[in-house]
Amino acid sequence: MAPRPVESGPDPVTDTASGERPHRTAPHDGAEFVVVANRLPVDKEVLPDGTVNWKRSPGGLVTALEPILRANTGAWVGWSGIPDSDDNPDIEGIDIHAVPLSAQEIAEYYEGFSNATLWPLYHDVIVKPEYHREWWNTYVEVNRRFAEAASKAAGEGAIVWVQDYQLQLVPKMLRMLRPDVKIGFFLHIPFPPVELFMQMPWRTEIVEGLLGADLIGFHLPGGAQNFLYLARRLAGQATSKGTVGVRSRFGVVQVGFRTVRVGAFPISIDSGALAALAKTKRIRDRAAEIRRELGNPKTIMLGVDRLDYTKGIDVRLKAISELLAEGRLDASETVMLQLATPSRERVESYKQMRAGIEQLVGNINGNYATVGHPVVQYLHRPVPREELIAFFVAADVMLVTPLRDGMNLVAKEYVACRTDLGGALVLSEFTGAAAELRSAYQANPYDLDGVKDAIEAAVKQSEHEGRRRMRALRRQVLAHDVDKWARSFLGTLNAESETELSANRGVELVESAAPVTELPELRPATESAVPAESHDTAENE
Ligand SMILES: Nc1ncnc2c1ncn2[C@@H]1O[C@H](COP(=O)(O)OP(=O)(O)O)[C@@H](O)[C@H]1O
Ligand SMILES: O=P(O)(O)OC[C@H]1O[C@H](O[C@H]2O[C@H](CO)[C@@H](O)[C@H](O)[C@H]2O)[C@H](O)[C@@H](O)[C@@H]1O
Repeated sequence: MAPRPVESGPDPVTDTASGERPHRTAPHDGAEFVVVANRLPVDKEVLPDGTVNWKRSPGGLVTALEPILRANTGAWVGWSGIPDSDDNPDIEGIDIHAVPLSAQEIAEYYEGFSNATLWPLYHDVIVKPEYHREWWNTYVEVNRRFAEAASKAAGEGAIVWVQDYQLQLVPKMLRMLRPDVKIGFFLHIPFPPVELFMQMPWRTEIVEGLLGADLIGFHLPGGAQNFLYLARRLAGQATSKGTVGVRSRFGVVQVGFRTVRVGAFPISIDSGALAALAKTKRIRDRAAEIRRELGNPKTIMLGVDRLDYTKGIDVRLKAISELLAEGRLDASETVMLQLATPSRERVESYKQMRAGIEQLVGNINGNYATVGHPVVQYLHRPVPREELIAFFVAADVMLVTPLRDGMNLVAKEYVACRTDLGGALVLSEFTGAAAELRSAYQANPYDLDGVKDAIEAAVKQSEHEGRRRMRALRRQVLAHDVDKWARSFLGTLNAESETELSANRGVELVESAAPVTELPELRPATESAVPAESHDTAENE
């Protein structure tokens, strides 16, 4: 594909649909707090008989944000998951504003630019990102639509919290439409190393789009550092030079007279509510019943994921297969249960990955199952929330093995549910959660022997060791819940002055050289000052 020429003429990102800059008139009516996310918290489903059903949307973003919005009362701007629908479902405590997308926009903005360009680029190019100018144009157009919907939903001086990689241009667009609102942006996936981000043909527009926010949040300090570097090199802005902490020591980008803060806010779950549910007799009875239904094996291993190539489902299946072959796991005593929510099923790389995983499941069962006793049980569908909690309570070993993951809430959910201090967590080093869940059995997912050792150690741990580890994990997950995440982000967004952010007093800015339009001079990879998102621990506050 030919390189994109340096822009001239109208700015494709900030010019409004009419091509004119908006004029402010009367104060705006609307919500004081607005969440803007690609998805609404519920997905619309039209059944064969024409009746409409709303079901929980997939993924951790909705898991995390739904309780926050219910507790705060506000508006949610998002897409319903199907083409051409502007229905606003009734959800108690949330004022829904659906943004309709056409079938072509879904193909180019959601499946294309969001999930076949940005998603693989930001996840270490596990599959090759595709760069298509038509997808980019549609991404710009749909981001404009979301910005306009957010502008309509927000009351005068509202707080607008824009979510994730699908909407990185919205902060700048919204600022042009509504200079009165306060804008936060949170990225739920990893922010990539500089060397990878530089592949993006529209890298400067994306950095500038994000700089429309007052606060930009990442899960980990490393992502924030990478972004600060790019703001300096690509957008030519002066930035702070100190290291970013966890919920502290925020970075600063000076954009004209505006100060944009940049920070690390590891997301979490409603741990207390989950723990309370997991303790109920209803859930414990169901967990015991699940164990019976699985044939009372000595060890139940569990995987719970969207069916995504980043999640390393193949990694854990290969590890199990080799452990069985080497006699380090006994097929007659072991059941592996893999729950996989269908995801992005029309994207080619997802189709290929699904076929590969189903083949691995078939191979393991072909080699090691006996009649009526499959070793791997695989459910390609979402399961109801309470049933999922019962699975967590029943599982002896939880396998979370992504090749890269922004956070991974499943790991935290498992820990929250183990009020009995039972169970063991095997966790990839390349999840955001690994920075906090230090007492898990951690492994490098690219090192199959390391993964096998971690699984074997988890299966064979003593009760004492298991309780020690689980106690430490639970301390972390219960102390840092989703409410703390939202409060730390929104508190920082609301802090009016540097003095309110005492950790930042005396921040020193590094002036940028002129913005780069060509590839900047990067340090050799071996001594790159800007690594992939670093695994700074959550304890360094
Ligand atoms: N098969 C499933 N059935 C029900 N819920 C699921 C299933 N798979 C994943 N989930 C839920 O979806 C969320 C996934 O969040 P997370 O682990 O952060 O990854 P992602 O957002 O990338 O899918 C969790 O709340 C998890 O419980
Ligand atoms: O909306 P989909 O395309 O069906 O995808 C579901 C969500 O997947 C991603 O979730 C991320 O957010 C989690 C919470 O912060 C985090 O734990 C996880 O590591 C991320 O992968 C995506 O970022 C969301 O936008 C999607 O809605």
